Amino acid sequence: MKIRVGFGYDVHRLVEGRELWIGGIKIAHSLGLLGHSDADVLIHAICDALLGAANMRDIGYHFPDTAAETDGIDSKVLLRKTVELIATKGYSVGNIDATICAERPKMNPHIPEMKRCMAAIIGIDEDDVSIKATTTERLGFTGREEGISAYATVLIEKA
Ligand SMILES: Nc1ccn([C@@H]2O[C@H](COP(=O)(O)O)[C@@H](O)[C@H]2O)c(=O)n1
Ligand SMILES: C[C@@]1(CO)OP(=O)(O)OP(=O)(O)OC[C@H]1O
Repeated sequence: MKIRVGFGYDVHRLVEGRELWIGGIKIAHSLGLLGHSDADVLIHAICDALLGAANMRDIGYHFPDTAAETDGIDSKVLLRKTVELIATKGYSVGNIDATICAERPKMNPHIPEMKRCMAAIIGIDEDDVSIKATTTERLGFTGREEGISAYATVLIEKA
């Protein structure tokens, strides 16, 4: 069995007039994340971690933010395609551990649904998807609620 680790990081700006999508689910909030896609910052960090683990560049390389096909795209589609991409090199996902950095809103009530959603798309057990959240104690751009960031680490494996 060959195993590899990967790390991903993403940031999106918080603005008025956009929906807030994180971990594949829509969260009620006064602000939403700005992006070419639905700007699901957690999914983007997970995609980058998966691609990094397989040494297959990054999300923007495969899904450019200039492409008409990805304009407004549901990031769950990008995650599914990313899992297919790493499968072309024989890899499947072992486990994921991720952290969302957001001053508001509270992520904890939504984490069980995010975990279900991520596990279903990737095709792994919910127990193999860990999602956590932290504020940055009002410090920095996340603390000022200018944006939300996410970090993800993954393990991928092949026989
Ligand atoms: N957007 C967030 C941020 C944090 N949480 C939860 O609150 C706990 C305390 O946060 P601190 O930043 O003060 O450490 C944190 O451990 C999370 O459980 C959250 O749900 N949503
Ligand atoms: C997801 C993509 C593609 O729609 O666009 P964004 O939603 O802007 O996200 P980002 O994390 O900046 O980069 C990856 C992209 O190319």
